[in-house]
Amino acid sequence: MNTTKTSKVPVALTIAGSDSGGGAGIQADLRTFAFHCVHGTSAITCVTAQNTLGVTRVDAMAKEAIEQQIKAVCEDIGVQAAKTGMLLNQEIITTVVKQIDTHAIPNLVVDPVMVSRTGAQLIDDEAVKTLRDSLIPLATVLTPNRYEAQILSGLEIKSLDDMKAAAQTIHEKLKVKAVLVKGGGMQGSLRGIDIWFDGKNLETLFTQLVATKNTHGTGCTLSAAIAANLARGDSLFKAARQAKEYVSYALNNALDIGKGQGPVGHFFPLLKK
Ligand SMILES: Nc1ncnc2c1ncn2[C@@H]1O[C@H](COP(=O)(O)OP(=O)(O)OP(=O)(O)O)[C@@H](O)[C@H]1O
Ligand SMILES: Cc1ncc(COP(=O)(O)O)c(N)n1
Repeated sequence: MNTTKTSKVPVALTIAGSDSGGGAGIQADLRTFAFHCVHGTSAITCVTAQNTLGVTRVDAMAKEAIEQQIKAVCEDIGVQAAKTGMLLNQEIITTVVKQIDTHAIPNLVVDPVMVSRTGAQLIDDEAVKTLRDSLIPLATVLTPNRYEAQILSGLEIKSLDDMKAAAQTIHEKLKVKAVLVKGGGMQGSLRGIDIWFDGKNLETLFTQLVATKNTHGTGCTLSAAIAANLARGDSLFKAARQAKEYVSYALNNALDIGKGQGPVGHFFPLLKK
């Protein structure tokens, strides 16, 4: 019998929503995994009708469907890292927490999709509480944007020092291993700066500000890249630092499609202009 030897490729799982426009959600996550040579698997939590102008409809998946997707991947394939994205409500969050625990999913990156970069709350207060109290404590790395960091820390964030204080407060209060407070929602040049804290190292991750309107999927891409790097065996800070560089390249190669905010460009290494 001709048995071809399968390569031991790292595997990552995204537990997130589907973005019909392809710019964010599992679509962005799976592309990001692929360009990190990580086999991507997915558990869809909700389906959004979405494009570069916004979201026109969201349908939550049944909790049994989410459970079975995660079970199917973990029982047969196994994963070395995972990320969570849009978890619409308390029932979905509770379901995901149970599955993460049941399957002892390692290297969990939680992208708390609670508030958009412009400050619009995306999930209800009950879901925010469940996310904070049940899911976030399981995170290896938490990647809140400015507004999410304000809610989770209870601090106002206007400056770099505020970002540092919020990162340390979140780490202390929510017991996550590491937190990366993202600066995309800040003003001016702060938009390209993120603050990392892991209980020991307080680091400023800086990349040049990219002058583009096409930033859809930036947060998803960052958290997916961190998960991919962790699946490949990188240390926590190295995984975050490299993911930041990847997002910066992706922003510099963003796609000018649609009438609104286009997606970041994941495939730049292969397509020469
Ligand atoms: N114009 C920009 N130039 C450089 N880096 C940017 C820019 N905008 C965002 N970033 C970076 O992209 C990452 C995502 O940050 P952001 O605060 O936008 O998260 P988010 O709100 O979750 O994402 P999204 O904006 O996709 O909803 C961070 O590393 C941030 O520093
Ligand atoms: C299905 C889905 N998940 C997540 C986001 C947030 O995307 P971003 O990376 O732009 O914060 C989105 N717009 N749609």
